[in-house]
Amino acid sequence: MSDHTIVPELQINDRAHAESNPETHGLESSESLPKVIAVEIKPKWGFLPVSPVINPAHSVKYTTCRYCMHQHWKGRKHEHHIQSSFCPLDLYSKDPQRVRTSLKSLLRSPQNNLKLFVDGMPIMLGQGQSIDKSFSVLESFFRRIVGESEAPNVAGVDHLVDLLTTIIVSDSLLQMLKYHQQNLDQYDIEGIFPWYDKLELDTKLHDPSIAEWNEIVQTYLRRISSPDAEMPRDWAECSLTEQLHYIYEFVLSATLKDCSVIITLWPEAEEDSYGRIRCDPGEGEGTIQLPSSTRLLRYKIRIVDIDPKRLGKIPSYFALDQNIVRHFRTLNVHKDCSLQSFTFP
Ligand SMILES: O=P(O)(O)O[C@@H]1[C@@H](OP(=O)(O)O)[C@H](OP(=O)(O)O)[C@H](O)[C@H](OP(=O)(O)O)[C@H]1OP(=O)(O)O
Ligand SMILES: Nc1ncnc2c1ncn2[C@@H]1O[C@H](COP(=O)(O)OP(=O)(O)OP(=O)(O)O)[C@@H](O)[C@H]1O
Repeated sequence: MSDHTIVPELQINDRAHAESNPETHGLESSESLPKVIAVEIKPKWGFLPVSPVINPAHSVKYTTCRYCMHQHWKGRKHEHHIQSSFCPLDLYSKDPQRVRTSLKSLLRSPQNNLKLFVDGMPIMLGQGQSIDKSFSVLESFFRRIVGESEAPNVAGVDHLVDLLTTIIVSDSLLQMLKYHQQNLDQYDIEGIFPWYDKLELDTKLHDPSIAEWNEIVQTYLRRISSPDAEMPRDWAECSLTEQLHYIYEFVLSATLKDCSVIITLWPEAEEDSYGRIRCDPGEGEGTIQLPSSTRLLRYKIRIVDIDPKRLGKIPSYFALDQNIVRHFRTLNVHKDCSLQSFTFP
């Protein structure tokens, strides 16, 4: 798999161009400024469950999302945990204001949900601090794009938030991720665990091969393309074969709830200097304009870390789920994640 935090063609072409134009693109000038910014986001669960199997005592799961409740459980487990105000439902909302709010929350408390790479190198981000307006590496990146004369009049971090918001709202990747996370998890762990618990030990211990996963995915795709796909089969009426299939679907959903998305940004090149990468954008790629500038950037958005989860994790998923929700109930906190989170100035 290629490294999505860099743009190999850009590195090669840019170097070749710099060497042939030392007076304007020499190592002492633009070559030293960052060329490629990549932001990796682990967006986690993008939906609220609708499963009727959920214990009525846990009905808070219908309004407060897993991530927001989990933050409180992490706070209880880890003394130094700094609670994040990031809500994945804002990120997945397609509403620019909510997406922007979620990105600012991520930048404030990146935890393991946001990583920044500059020319393929990870940048250390502080936790729980206000967004650093003089985030110099971002300033340098945007200076490279607009040049000194058109130096950005807002902080680099604001440019980044604006660009990421536009990309996330217009691209379908996060919507697809949320759609499949939710459709693969129709019954919630509260419905899946009792089925899993009754399986023969051999079945519990058997993790499907890639070919078997492929079959499971095909069955799932047939299911969601059928006319009655909207209505999940009544939990109590599922046959053993169906139960096993839904357990596998749940495990696939777990992978999608834990994967990451990398958004890579680099300057749109002049025809003569970067001709090789000046092609029609494919799916998950495009060109985007920097606000208040005529300069264009290229971007790509890719999914990473989609290795299958083990079936044997289901009991720990159930235990964690119960801990999270029980702890959250004791706090008497009310948060409706279908609504906009607190907005930062
Ligand atoms: O259960 P979660 O939501 O806490 O997710 C785990 C992640 O914790 P997070 O809450 O994102 O900090 C956890 O992330 P960290 O290792 O804590 O960075 C792992 O990604 C874990 O997957 P695996 O066991 O490495 O395959 C993840 O486990 P899975 O649930 O995806 O199996
Ligand atoms: N194609 C890629 N391009 C750039 N970085 C990547 C790519 N794939 C993975 N990474 C980086 O490696 C990290 C770990 O991804 P990987 O798929 O190796 O997960 P893993 O080995 O299961 O580790 P983890 O326990 O974090 O899930 C990602 O969070 C990302 O930072």
